[in-house]
Formats: sequence, structure tokens, C-alpha cells
Amino acid sequence: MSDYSYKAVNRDMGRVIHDYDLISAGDRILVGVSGGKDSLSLLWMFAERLRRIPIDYQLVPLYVDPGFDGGFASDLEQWCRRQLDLELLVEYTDHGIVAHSDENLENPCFLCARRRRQRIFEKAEETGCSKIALGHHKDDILETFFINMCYTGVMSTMRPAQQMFEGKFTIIRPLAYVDEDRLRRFAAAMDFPEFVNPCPSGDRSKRREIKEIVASLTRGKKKIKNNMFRSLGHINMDYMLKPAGRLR
Ligand SMILES: Nc1ncnc2c1ncn2[C@@H]1O[C@H](COP(=O)(O)OP(=O)(O)OP(=O)(O)O)[C@@H](O)[C@H]1O
Repeated sequence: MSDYSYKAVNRDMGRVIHDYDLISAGDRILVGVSGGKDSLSLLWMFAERLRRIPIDYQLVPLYVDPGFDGGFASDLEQWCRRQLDLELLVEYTDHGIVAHSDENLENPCFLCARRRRQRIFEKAEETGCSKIALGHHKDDILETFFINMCYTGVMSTMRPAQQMFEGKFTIIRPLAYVDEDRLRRFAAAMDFPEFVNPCPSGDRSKRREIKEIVASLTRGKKKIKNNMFRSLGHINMDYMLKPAGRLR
């Protein structure tokens, strides 16, 4: 595999795995696969690494089907089997339907994501996986930082390795150093299929709004984006406000 985008994704993935010690021998890793370019890239890269690097761990790919008509679960299953020789677990649910029904008074995306997350933890427990890998990338991490700051008044984001339930599970994000653009190019170079999610609320407007804000701050300059990302790990508390400080 000589493609430039592969090398770049592989290098960034290797760096984050090393920096955060994401994988150990004997791990069983549940990989959340949504059918989008990010999690397909993650699963593909993981499977390829496993063949190449002599650390013995197991991958358990999982798709949580939200239950809409016209879903793609069986196509995704076939892709995993044919391309990667992996058996995809499919968890059929009605999360999407319930989230869009009159009985739900919350935001549909919020409820659906919460239930999906719950189900992912349950399946991790059932299948004996203590690590859960998700396809979040560098842009997701930056955007989450701004979403949390703008909408909840907290400076926080998603970590490349996050312990949950007092260490019972660790969420890992092996694509945390990879730019979204790079993943887009990689998925195109690999000719990954596009599994279209039939969800009626596919737009997720809050994230789209923040994406535009981040894009306007970076103005396409890689250096600015990388500095913003780096700053998430370089916080000078001596020059920050007191936690109780309140602006009127
Ligand atoms: N239905 C699902 N089943 C299993 N895992 C999921 C599902 N939806 C999302 N995930 C996991 O959560 C991660 C983040 O979800 P999100 O919806 O933000 O993804 P995305 O930005 O659309 O990325 P992707 O291209 O992987 O779909 C995904 O990369 C994947 O690892």
C-alpha cells in the first residue's frame, strides 16, 4: 500500500496509539462502526495493523442499527466479511424510531446517541471487551471543545483514551490525531462504499454550525488548526480565571 493518504493516516494513528498507550497484548476491542468514512477507515486500519504488527489483540466490530426502513446492516456485514475477514455484530434497535416519535420530548439526536452509547457499553460487556474504539478524529475533538465552551460554558473535549465506569471500560480514539480531510482522501482512495444513513435528522445542526466557526478561525491554515489542537494539551492555569469567576 503506497498511497500517500494511507501513510499519513497510519503515521498519525501510530503516534496516538503510542502517546496514549492505546493497545496492549490480549486486548479485546469493540469497534463502533457506523458505516461512515471515519469508522470504516478506523476498522480497516485496525485490521491492517493487526496483520502487520505482532501484538496479539482481537477486534469485535459492532453496528447499532437505529431501526429505520432501508437500513444497510447486511451490506455492511458483507463488506466487513469480504474486505476484512471480520464478522460484524449487528444490534437491531428501535432507537431512531423512538427518538422521532411523539413520545420523545427531547432532541431526537440526543436521545438516539444516548441509547446507542448505552447499547455499545452493554455489548462490550457481553462480548468481553474492555476497550471501545470510536472513529472520532482531530476535527471532532476540536469541534467538541468549542461546542462545550459555547453551549455549556465548560472547557473540555474528548480524550484519545477515556476511562469509564471507574476503569471498567476505556474508550479509545485511535484517529484522534488524524485530520478529517485526510480521512476523506483515504476513504476515497480506498473506494470505501458510502452507506447512507436513512435517519431524517441527519444534519446535526449544532456541530455543523461549530464546524463553520472553526473553519473561519483556521481559514484553511493547517498551522492555526494544529496550534488550536495542541493548545488543548497546553493549558496555563496561572493565566486562566478562577472556577467560581462569573461574568455579568
Ligand atoms: N450506529 C453506530 N453503531 C456503532 N458505532 C457507532 C454508530 N454510530 C456512531 N458510532 C461510533 O461513534 C463514532 C462517532 O459517531 P458520529 O456519529 O459522530 O460519527 P461520524 O462523524 O458520522 O463518523 P463516521 O464517519 O464514523 O460515521 C463513530 O466513528 C463510530 O465509531
